[in-house]
Amino acid sequence: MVDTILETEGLTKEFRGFAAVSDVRLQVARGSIHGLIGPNGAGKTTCFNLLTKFLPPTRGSIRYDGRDITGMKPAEVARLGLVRSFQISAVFPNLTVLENVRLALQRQRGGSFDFWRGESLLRQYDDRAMQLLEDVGLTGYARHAAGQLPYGRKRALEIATTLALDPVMMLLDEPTAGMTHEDVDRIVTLVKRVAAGRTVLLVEHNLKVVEGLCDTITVLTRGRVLAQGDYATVSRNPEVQAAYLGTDPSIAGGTQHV
Ligand SMILES: Nc1ncnc2c1ncn2[C@@H]1O[C@H](COP(=O)(O)OP(=O)(O)OP(=O)(O)O)[C@@H](O)[C@H]1O
Repeated sequence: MVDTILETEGLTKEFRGFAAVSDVRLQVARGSIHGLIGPNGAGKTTCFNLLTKFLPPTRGSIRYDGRDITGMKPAEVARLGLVRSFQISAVFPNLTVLENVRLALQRQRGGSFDFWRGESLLRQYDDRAMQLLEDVGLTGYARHAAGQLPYGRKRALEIATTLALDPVMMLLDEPTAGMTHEDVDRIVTLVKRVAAGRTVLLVEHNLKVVEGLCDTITVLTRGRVLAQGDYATVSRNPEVQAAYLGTDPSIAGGTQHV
């Protein structure tokens, strides 16, 4: 039997009567990498914001690890281990890469800016922060100002600050958006690595990215679930092909083959 860590029932979000997400039933297996994909305007971001509690649903429920979290606040679900990736805007550009991760670790322990804390405690944070930087391949950038990092490396830093919160389940919003091919490959490898022992749900626009990464893919179009399954199953589905090819002619040209 599949061990489901996150499950939604009838999840719906309406904006002035327009259903951006409609009656979505999502089941994410513990320990899996699950992709939520779909063409522009499919409802991916809205769904992501519902799952991370940044938006209240109009209807439906969300269960995480056996609890109904529908009415909970983002900080409450984060404490339960369901953590969304911080966007680059949450990175402090003038602090070093190491200081950014250390700050995330300090916050995780409940202290805000514990500058008055002992040296040894700070060193403890540094050791853990360096470990996290190694995990995301940023060791060589530890002393660089975060604002100076190339875009792809900033996304890796974003993942490091998310890992600092010790997530049981990570929610990543388009981790490869706007990246060069090289960066995309690096982030795909990184997500695979940090997914060990965790569950990951990621929103992604590009089917190619989820091909090698996701165990299960849910395809949304117009707010509804169109198909679900592994890449081979989903990519053969004629409705999925039509949805992708139908919305954006440029996709047929090459970058996002089904
Ligand atoms: N706050 C809002 N108010 C009104 N309509 C909204 C709001 N947020 C999203 N929508 C609408 O809901 C639909 C789904 O949007 P959403 O951003 O969730 O799609 P998406 O799949 O993430 O798209 P993209 O790949 O382009 O980011 C769109 O038609 C969008 O215009």
